[in-house]
Amino acid sequence: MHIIGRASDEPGPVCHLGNYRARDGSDGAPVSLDVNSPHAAVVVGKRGSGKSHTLGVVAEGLAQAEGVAPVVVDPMGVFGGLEDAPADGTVHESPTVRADALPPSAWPELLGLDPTGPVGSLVWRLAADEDSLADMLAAVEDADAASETRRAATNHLVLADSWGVFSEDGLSPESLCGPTPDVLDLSGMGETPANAVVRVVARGLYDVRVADAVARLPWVLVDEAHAFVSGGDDGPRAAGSGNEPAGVAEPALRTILTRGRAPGVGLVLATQRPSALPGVAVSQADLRIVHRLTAGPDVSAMAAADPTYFDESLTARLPRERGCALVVDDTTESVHDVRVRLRQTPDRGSTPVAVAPDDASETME
Ligand SMILES: Nc1ncnc2c1ncn2[C@@H]1O[C@H](COP(=O)(O)OP(=O)(O)OP(=O)(O)O)[C@@H](O)[C@H]1O
Repeated sequence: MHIIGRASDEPGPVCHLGNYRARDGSDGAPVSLDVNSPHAAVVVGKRGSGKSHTLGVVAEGLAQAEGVAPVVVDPMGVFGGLEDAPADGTVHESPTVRADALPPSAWPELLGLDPTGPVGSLVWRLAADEDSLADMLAAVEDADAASETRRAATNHLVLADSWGVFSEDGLSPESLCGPTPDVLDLSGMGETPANAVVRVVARGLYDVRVADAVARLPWVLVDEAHAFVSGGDDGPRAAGSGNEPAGVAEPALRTILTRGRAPGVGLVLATQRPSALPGVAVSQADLRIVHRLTAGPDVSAMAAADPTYFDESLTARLPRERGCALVVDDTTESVHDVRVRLRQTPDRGSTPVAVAPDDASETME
């Protein structure tokens, strides 16, 4: 079996991805992804092209691989099927995190406050001094600030409290480093609190590996990644790309993307809008799994990272069928046409249809 992402015949765990796809559309030899080393991967494609399915396949593969700890960020609540065998995962519905695990500097941004303004700097100071949101709220009263500033800070902290994501017994990174997938179901919360959870979890997993506190290599799989890592001013981006403000989660995901390899943290970002990701996300990814793409800026965002070993253009090789992908692998400097395998666990994100098609991988337009 060919292993994408692995330089030689090294042993080690793999994730069965699917089969090679011949030019005539027939299936070829089985193909897997290396999960022995941490990788940074992006999975992109237009709506309904199979990104979430592929993320689920990777999560199942990681669940069955030795020495890794998969954590799935699930903003749409579609990965609940990973609780079933053989993945045997755990779904955390509306997970919580500790308020003091979010860096004080992130609090003003989380609450939409100017960190240099009076309210933003008061919130920053409270976050630095206190251990919990309840303590921050209690401490506002005695803070050395004008009463309007204290009142505004209280209102913002009450808003944060209403999200219900901060709790003293929030998820610990160590508890997410077991062998089976942990699915963070964020579908019940807004984008801002979801970003807070992802920031804390992603940074926590990175930090426990840097501190050598866990043996397994965590892999963070993020669906709808443009909600968490977007914008950013890191050089030229594809023409027409949006310049969305980055989410609060962005610095933690960027840290894993650019520095996760050394401590051993893998990252898979799935999005239908690669042009909304910062350029660094595509350029730093050593694996790019490209499903059907049609929008000009999204194709350009991927083509901008076309490696020199790719002697055709990405645009010419883009797959047209659902569930098929072009996999660009920087480790072995190779490009592969793959049909992603069927899921082993229930796919709760599958598109409802009135009449089931005979062949799931029909051509998409
Ligand atoms: N490799 C595959 N084999 C069989 N069915 C697949 C495959 N990939 C995707 N599908 C099916 O195609 C449909 C769309 O897939 P999926 O939800 O993964 O797309 P998506 O790109 O994530 O869409 P969205 O952007 O809307 O989230 C689902 O019903 C899924 O089960």
